[in-house]
Amino acid sequence: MNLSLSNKQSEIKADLKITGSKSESNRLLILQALYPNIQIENLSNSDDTTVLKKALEKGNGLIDIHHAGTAMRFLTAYFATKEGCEVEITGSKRMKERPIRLLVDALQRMGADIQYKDQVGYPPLIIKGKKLHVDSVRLKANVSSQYISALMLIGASLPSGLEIILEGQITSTPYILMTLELLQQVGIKGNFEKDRIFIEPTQKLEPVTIPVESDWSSASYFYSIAGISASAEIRLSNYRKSSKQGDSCLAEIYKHFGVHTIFEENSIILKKEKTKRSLRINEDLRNSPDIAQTIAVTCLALGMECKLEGLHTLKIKETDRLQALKNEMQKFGARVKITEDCLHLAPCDSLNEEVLVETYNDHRMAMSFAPLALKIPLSIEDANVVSKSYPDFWEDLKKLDFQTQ
Ligand SMILES: O=C(O)C1=C[C@@H](OP(=O)(O)O)[C@@H](O)[C@H](O)C1
Ligand SMILES: C=C(OP(=O)(O)O)C(=O)O
Repeated sequence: MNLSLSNKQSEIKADLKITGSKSESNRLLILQALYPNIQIENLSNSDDTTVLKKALEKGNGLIDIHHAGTAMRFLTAYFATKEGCEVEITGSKRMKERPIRLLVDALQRMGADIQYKDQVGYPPLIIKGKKLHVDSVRLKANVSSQYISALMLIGASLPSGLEIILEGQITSTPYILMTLELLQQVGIKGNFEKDRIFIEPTQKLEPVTIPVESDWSSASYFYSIAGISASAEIRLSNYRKSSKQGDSCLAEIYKHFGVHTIFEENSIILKKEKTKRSLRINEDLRNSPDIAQTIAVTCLALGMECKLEGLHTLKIKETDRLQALKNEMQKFGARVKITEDCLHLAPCDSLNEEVLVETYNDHRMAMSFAPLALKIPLSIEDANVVSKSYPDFWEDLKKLDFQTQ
């Protein structure tokens, strides 16, 4: 489904409830499968959470997790330790191109029985669950933090817990800290200092209910809308000032675009008033890769120069996001340069009309370009991709007077 989008409003006012964080939800679902005493509130309604939940319920045979990276990585570790189960975990065409070798190598060194069905290093995987006894493992930390979180999530269920030694520069660190905080919140002890993580063995937990905070990556699109509009007041719930999600750095970053965040009870209010904003932005997003597309498109809309660094993981996400961003921003007339880990957008003072934005099966391509409709009507190809993380996205945009057809 292609969607035409426009919005001529100069003032945006709205009050929305955003679905639960998919990162928090997916971690809690794995923990709940290991420790049934955990109750979860405000679970994400994203496709990625739904497939993970269904996979855990199925527990055997062929499991298709479509595009869900965290589900692929977390379930690999989970099933490897699940004695007696036999699964084949597969996914979309793109999932079969997203590397998993570092995690599989680590699990195999811990004694896991995992085989590649087709290409070595990539899904599908055939896993025969068994008891793992090794209590210390090393792995490279600069490719994806999801491998590390996957090991942390199963760590406490192993007889002696798990020590994880990280090699090289650590990427997406806030996601590792999120895993640790959730473990601690459910009652598992662990620590993370420099390059060493340790998770204590825990056989049983006291009953506990964990409320999932709403998704900050999903909130990013409303930060972009506020930043692009002349005036905005957008209330989003349920959010907290002390968030576990690294993407809450949006509140700081969007000050450059004149957007101020007010934390009020369980909500954030994004306020844009006619203020001076920066002419250029320079950010290292090593710790928050999922908001790179949002920030780049906000800059495109505002004619701002933008240099984003620390983007080396973008090439192995739902698509090669660096190339996809370059291709689609160029259609609007932008001058964009990319390297292995960096994107540079030159200031652009007029935008081409009638652009069809391709989405490359990537939810964040669709959602990050949508706010540009405040400047110029555009179309989004295959708009349903948003359901990977935010199924209600287009319905919520209508509440902000976006015309969608
Ligand atoms: O652990 C998680 O929930 C995630 C970690 C990040 O991946 P990488 O660690 O691969 O950068 C992030 O991009 C992804 O959307 C979710
Ligand atoms: C990269 C993402 O997800 P995953 O790696 O879990 O597929 C994302 O949601 O932007």
